[in-house]
Amino acid sequence: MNYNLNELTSLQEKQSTYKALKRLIRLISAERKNLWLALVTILVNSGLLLLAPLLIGYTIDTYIRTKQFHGVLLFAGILLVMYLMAMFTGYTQTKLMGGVGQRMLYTLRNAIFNKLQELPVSFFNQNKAGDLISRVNNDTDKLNQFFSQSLMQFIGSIVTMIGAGVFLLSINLELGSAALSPAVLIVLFTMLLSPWVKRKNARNLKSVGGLSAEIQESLNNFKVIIAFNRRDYFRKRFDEANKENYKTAIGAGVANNIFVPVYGLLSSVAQLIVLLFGIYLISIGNFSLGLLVSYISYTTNFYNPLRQLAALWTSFQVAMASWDRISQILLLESDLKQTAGDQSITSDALLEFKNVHFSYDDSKEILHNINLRFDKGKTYALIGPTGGGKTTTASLISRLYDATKGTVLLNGKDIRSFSAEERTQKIGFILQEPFLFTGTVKDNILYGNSQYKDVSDQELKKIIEDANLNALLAIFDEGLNTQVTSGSDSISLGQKQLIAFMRAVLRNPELLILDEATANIDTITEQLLGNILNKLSKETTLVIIAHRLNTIENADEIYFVNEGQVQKAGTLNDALDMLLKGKRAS
Ligand SMILES: Nc1ncnc2c1ncn2[C@@H]1O[C@H](COP(=O)(O)OP(=O)(O)OP(=O)(O)O)[C@@H](O)[C@H]1O
Repeated sequence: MNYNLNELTSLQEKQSTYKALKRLIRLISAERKNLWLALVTILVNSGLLLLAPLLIGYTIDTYIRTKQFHGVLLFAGILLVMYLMAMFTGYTQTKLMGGVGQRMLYTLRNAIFNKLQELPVSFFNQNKAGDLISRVNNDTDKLNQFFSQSLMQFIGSIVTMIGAGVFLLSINLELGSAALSPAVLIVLFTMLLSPWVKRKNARNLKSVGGLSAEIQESLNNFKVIIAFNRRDYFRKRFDEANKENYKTAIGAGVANNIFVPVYGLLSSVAQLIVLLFGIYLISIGNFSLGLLVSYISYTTNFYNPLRQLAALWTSFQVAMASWDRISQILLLESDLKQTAGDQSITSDALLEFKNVHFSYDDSKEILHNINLRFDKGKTYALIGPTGGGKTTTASLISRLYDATKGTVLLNGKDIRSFSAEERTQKIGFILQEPFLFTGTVKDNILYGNSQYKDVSDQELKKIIEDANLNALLAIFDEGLNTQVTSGSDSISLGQKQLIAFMRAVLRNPELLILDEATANIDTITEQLLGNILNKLSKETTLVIIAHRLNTIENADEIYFVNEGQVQKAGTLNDALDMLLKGKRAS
């Protein structure tokens, strides 16, 4: 399945804003109460601002022209109260929407992170971590900015604009139509340019993702960069990503800023039309001075929000481009869900491959029509040249991937019919490069082990003793409390493998896969691991992947994995022969 988000971007680019908006509204439905409250405050705010020009016009025509100054003072007071109320409603709206934005940011980040946890390994193979981080951090924040700062302003501006438009048309239809005519041009201009602006912003967000992927890659690999003195190479790559980001940011900036001056120009043209036409109407006795003042104010009330809308429209376009990038993750479905699987096939083995084919990306088949079986309590070895397909076979055993064709059976049933909890309880996997979390050795060996979730240090020591893991724990200076830092070199690779080993053994799985699990461990400790494995429950099946043949001396059966084939190798000597015969992966 194609999980490459950047390829999906181009496929989904044409998805309509309407559909995206519908999904976004569904997301914020939990905030309905606050949104309604904010809407009411913004409507009151707009209403107050709309009423003001009418009162000013009325004051001029009724009190100023007749020199009744007490009336002028009274209306000035009323206007002051109205402006204060407008300030209060404006503030309340900002506060409410700030909260909505932050809560949405929180919910969205959680939703994306949870979705990332559900997605299969192939998703992470096809996407760079830096780009994903940028989607979780940067894109969600763009959406938050729109919600907390722009949405209600957006609605307020539209309401003020519509209100001003209604006043303009209802007071004098001819003058009103003349005042609104430049707005038609603005609407046309916006409709024509919006898709282009959204595209420019999407490109910019993509390049921000690319930049953070680049930074992440070089920070992760700084040791190799220094060891090979390839700083210049990474500097060049970073420079290219940075340049791309700069270019797309300039492009997005140009696109985003094109609306404001055009709107400004057309708004000034509208004022001029009102002034000239209004004076003409006054000169022929069809209009009053007070009304003209109100009119000019309403024209400002119509075009100012329109100008604001131009800026807000940009923020909306950026938010929609971000939302597209976020939705791409949220809409993805794992292709490794629990399903009924193929119920027509059964098996009496602990684990069996029946006519299994597998390829990572449809281009090259890595495993070709594989049939193999692992029985309860036996030890199996997978050997073969580098790149032969051993880890891939193990990945299919633990369902990190599904077979492209054929069936993998666990406990006699299609492996796809097990829940992830059941499956991981039954199958333990020690990876070539074990991953540890920041915390103590105890945190790491109990990771994902619901059986010993609330166990005390004392109880855990006893459990470790019973599992014969004491000697391994003794290798760590501070035992269970030794600090481990994820991704750092505070402990050696061999020590990491020991922790992963203890983690896997304590889960007491029915099938334990060791993928080069002793490659970085000294011979004495390796013997210790061998003894621990021998003392594992007689029910436990072991699958050992190893390059060092001495580690598989005690295997009941040896499989030779190469060039898409898995063959029984017979004895250790036969296996050695197969390796020496130069059966290398092409
Ligand atoms: N995530 C992946 N995407 C695409 N191809 C992959 C992926 N992982 C492995 N391969 C390819 O699959 C083939 C088998 O790789 P695999 O890791 O299974 O070999 P291996 O026998 O375990 O090698 P080693 O002894 O080096 O660990 C190789 O050609 C490799 O390039």
